[in-house]
Amino acid sequence: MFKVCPVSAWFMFISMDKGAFSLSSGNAPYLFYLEHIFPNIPSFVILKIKSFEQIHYNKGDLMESKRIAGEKAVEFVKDGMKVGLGTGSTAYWAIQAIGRRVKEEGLQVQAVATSVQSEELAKELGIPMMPFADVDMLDLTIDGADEVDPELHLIKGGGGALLREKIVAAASKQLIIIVDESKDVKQLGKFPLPVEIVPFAYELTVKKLKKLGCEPKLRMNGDQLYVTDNGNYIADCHFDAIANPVELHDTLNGIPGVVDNGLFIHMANLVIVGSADGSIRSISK
Ligand SMILES: O=C[C@H](O)[C@H](O)[C@H](O)COP(=O)(O)O
Repeated sequence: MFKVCPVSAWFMFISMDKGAFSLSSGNAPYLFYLEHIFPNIPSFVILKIKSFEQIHYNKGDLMESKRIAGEKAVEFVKDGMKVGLGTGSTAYWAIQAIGRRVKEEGLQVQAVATSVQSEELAKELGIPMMPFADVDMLDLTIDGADEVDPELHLIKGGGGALLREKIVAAASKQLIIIVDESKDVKQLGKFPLPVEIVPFAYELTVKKLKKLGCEPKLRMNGDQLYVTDNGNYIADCHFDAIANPVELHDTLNGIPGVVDNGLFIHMANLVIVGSADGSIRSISK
């Protein structure tokens, strides 16, 4: 269906059925992934392409929307805070902005990260990191999402980090979600719901997922199964429309073999939506 053809480390074209999508030096978050999780590029890029296909946005506008949302959220970070760092191309901008404030303003924070990639980025930027053993409660976590509904329920896990993200979000007094406007939806489910499953008897677990009325697809990394930072697999479950996210969340987590799923229910306190025209909208409950 598509081919990934790296032309150089700084320039890349992906040919697809519906045309071409380019990754260039203007797309710093994607380059971050290129450099840091090279073996995982195909599955990550596939999900990104799907989201671009869904919404037909200009990629430059989309990246700008992510940047302004990420930078706005960082205004909530204050001296002395313990901060959770999210994962993905939107969280990238928030981490960059925190790093800048640490360097330029001497902002005093201690951070934990929701993925190996985000931790590496934070360390590169000089953000002080703390061990999880020292965490009781974080003041604030800033993270992206794949979909946000009017109740502020979320789908997360497009980048494979849903389990660590949920653990960190659940240990945070405040969860700020940063998205571009394409993620703001009336109903969850167009984005395939990522479900993290243990490798043992995964075929059986996938059959049980299918019985819930979805089309589960095991996430791939090239010709290998994609493996999360926690050593598990991900089944991307195509529901198309999720009528009752609260019930589905509990049903999924009741299946033996399911570690957790990408539905974040009643977790987000504030959603910051960046738009291509440069405007920012905040939604809170
Ligand atoms: O596992 C990844 C996370 O849940 C991301 O926060 C989510 O996929 C959104 O990613 P992005 O900001 O790159 O669209």
